[in-house]
Amino acid sequence: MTTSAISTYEPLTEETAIKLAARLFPEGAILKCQEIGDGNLNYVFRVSDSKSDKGVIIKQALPYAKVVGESWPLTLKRAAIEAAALRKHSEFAAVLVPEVYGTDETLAYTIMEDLSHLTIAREGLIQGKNYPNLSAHIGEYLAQTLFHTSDFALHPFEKKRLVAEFSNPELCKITEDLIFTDPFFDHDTNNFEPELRQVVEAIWSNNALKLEAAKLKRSFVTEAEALLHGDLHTGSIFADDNQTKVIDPEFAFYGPIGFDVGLFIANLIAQGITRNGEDREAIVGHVINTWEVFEARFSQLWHSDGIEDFKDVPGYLESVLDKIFRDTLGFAGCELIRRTIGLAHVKDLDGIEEAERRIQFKKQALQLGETFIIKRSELTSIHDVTALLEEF
Ligand SMILES: Nc1ncnc2c1ncn2[C@@H]1O[C@H](COP(=O)(O)OP(=O)(O)O)[C@@H](O)[C@H]1O
Ligand SMILES: CSC[C@H]1O[C@H](OP(=O)(O)O)[C@H](O)[C@@H]1O
Repeated sequence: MTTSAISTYEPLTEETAIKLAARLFPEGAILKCQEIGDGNLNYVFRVSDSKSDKGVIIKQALPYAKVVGESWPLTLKRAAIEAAALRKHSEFAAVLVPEVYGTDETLAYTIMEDLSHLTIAREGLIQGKNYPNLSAHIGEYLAQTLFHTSDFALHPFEKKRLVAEFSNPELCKITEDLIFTDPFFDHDTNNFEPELRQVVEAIWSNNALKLEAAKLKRSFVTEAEALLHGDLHTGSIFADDNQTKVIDPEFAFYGPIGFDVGLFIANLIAQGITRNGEDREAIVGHVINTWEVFEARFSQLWHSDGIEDFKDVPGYLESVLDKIFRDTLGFAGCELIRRTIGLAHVKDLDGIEEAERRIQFKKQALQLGETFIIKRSELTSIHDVTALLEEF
């Protein structure tokens, strides 16, 4: 549903955001508004009733990337892609995504459920929270959204219609550059401490690693397997001990299934590296459980909802899962490397104040990333993967 009659784009202000949201509140409510966006790209306004504190969120795209400014123009179409992806994914995992109340393509905004009672998972994890249901919920989200939007579940006409609807070239180009290309070359978008220069230069001159990164980039660019979230890191997830909600699918497009799984696992690992003992075990458990829940639910959906003629051919499901597993490791490796030396870092590592520990953790992230990429065909189970983390 389009919610506004304004015919040209303009950035919202706290006042105009209140006007847009007013119809969602009881008449006479006294509304207040705050811009709360802390991401790299967009405005996020929270409009709330001063008395009850009940709110709604209005997320608006800017015609450029907020983190860089007007010198980096960026399509407004990403707002419509994000709203459409939230709606499509909610068909299969409604309790795991925010409800969308309205969108406007011209003003490039989405009005959605306010999740302020939850915490961004990355922030909570950094504070030491473990979110016991996080991996079960994300494993379920991954299996439901990825299976149901794939050729295994959709008529080929509908699948190809969705591939066209979710064509997202500008946002994909950001990923192609920032995850798959720039960190493997001496590119000016990279950003790392001088203490890492030696290991970074070793990455730039490691042709075996670069060959594998090139293959992974090619998979990302060419394999339209399912409708991905496209940027599933722990900063795109709200959680508490019981609930989990996935936000921010503006990078959604048809790509390889392992990309979403790999990004989530890499961001768990970036947190796990910073922990010891039982605290680390909680993260190791989440990595294992994410894969196991994903694999079990995907397999169950294959049998119950699959439409593929070859689905009962012995070994086919296993070969599909094996390919997703190897892709997951490769994409997780690229994400670990880019979150350490590329343009967009993670607070889990950057926030470590003691320089020596921070550099040590970053070296571990780079080492794990390289190993995941290079050894992705040798690692046979998710336990082999977490054993590498436990070696540190
Ligand atoms: N539905 C929501 N409810 C409450 N807060 C939200 C919601 N969506 C986004 N936010 C807040 O805005 C921040 C940025 O949102 P996000 O969608 O990640 O923006 P960006 O695309 O710019 O990264 C989140 O970290 C969160 O604090
Ligand atoms: C200049 S975009 C960098 C980076 O930002 C996006 O993340 P988010 O929107 O969650 O802040 C995405 O990961 C991009 O790679």
